[in-house]
Amino acid sequence: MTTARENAGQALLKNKGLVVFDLDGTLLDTHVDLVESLNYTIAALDLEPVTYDDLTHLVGQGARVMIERACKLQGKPISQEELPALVERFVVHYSANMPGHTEPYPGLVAAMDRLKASGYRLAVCTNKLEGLATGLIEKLGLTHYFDAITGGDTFEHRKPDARHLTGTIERAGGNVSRTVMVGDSINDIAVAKNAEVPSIAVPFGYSDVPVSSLDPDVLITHYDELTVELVESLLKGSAAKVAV
Ligand SMILES: O=C(O)COP(=O)(O)O
Ligand SMILES: [Mg+2]
Repeated sequence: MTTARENAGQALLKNKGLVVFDLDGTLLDTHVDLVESLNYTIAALDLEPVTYDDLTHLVGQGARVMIERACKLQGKPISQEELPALVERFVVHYSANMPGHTEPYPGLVAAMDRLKASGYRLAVCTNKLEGLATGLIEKLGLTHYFDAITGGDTFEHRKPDARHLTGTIERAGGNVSRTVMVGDSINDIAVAKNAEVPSIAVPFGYSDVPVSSLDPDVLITHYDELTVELVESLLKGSAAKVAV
């Protein structure tokens, strides 16, 4: 028989806090598949392929904006009426190829294992379409790690609007005052600031500016640095501010 006190202790251990991850460029290295599907999409308009370097300027606001920006970049801005068919072309191609070359960044799975083992919940807050995010995470066998996965089309508002992050926290059964956000680009650091949540930046994703210039609370260069101690120190407000 467990006592009420032990039960309360168990419950606390299972919900010590929440770590929310961005997806593209943070959890998963998706660049090969994003570039392939984007180039397949714009080839329908006879546009030249974009490069990986271009991608850092194109991603961040979901497929619709990515396609719009790519067309503009390749010299053929498109109208709002033309967009839905192109988004559909992208989604069909990307879905059919999942998981493609996409894989978790080095050390991520071990970091998620240690956070979960010490009672943290995990969630995903991405501007990718929710269906693509859940499908991709499922194909990689990672769904069981997350208490919530929300996309750019889940709510009426998306990153950097605080409501995307606070909605994700609510779905994951977390608490804004016990949440840390991990991301690779301006939307992630901005959404964390807007929701008043500490942020951790990673430099290996798709930012068109150095992530340190976005003023995250902490910058890590490898998931080996994402320790329980780091998350706890951020939640206590005692992590050393990153030197910019
Ligand atoms: O797909 C995008 O444009 C952005 O996705 P992210 O929010 O996971 O970085
Ligand atoms: Mg990202």
